[in-house]
Amino acid sequence: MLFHVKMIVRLPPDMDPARADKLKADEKALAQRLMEEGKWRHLWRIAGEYANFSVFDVGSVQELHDTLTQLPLFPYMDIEVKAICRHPSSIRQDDR
Ligand SMILES: O=C(O)CC1=CCC(=O)O1
Repeated sequence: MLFHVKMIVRLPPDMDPARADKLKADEKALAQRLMEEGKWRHLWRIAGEYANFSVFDVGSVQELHDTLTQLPLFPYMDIEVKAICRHPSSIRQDDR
């Protein structure tokens, strides 16, 4: 199942910089592991914002929920989810 996910990161301005750096490093490590596993298919920075558009490919809504809530930055993100599916006009063979 494919999901389009928008994540807006809202770290508190007074957060200890070392704590923020650790959260970002842990987020990156988990994101890259999920990408290697094929579960986090796309990760795009939204230009001019501390936010991203992502596409997740997971087995269920529950798996998506569990994945998102385990992200280190989850407590500091606003997240919007939309279910998506293949467009009949797409020429991308890996769209499913
Ligand atoms: O910077 C972001 O948009 C949040 C994030 C998601 C994966 C990652 O490494 O950072």
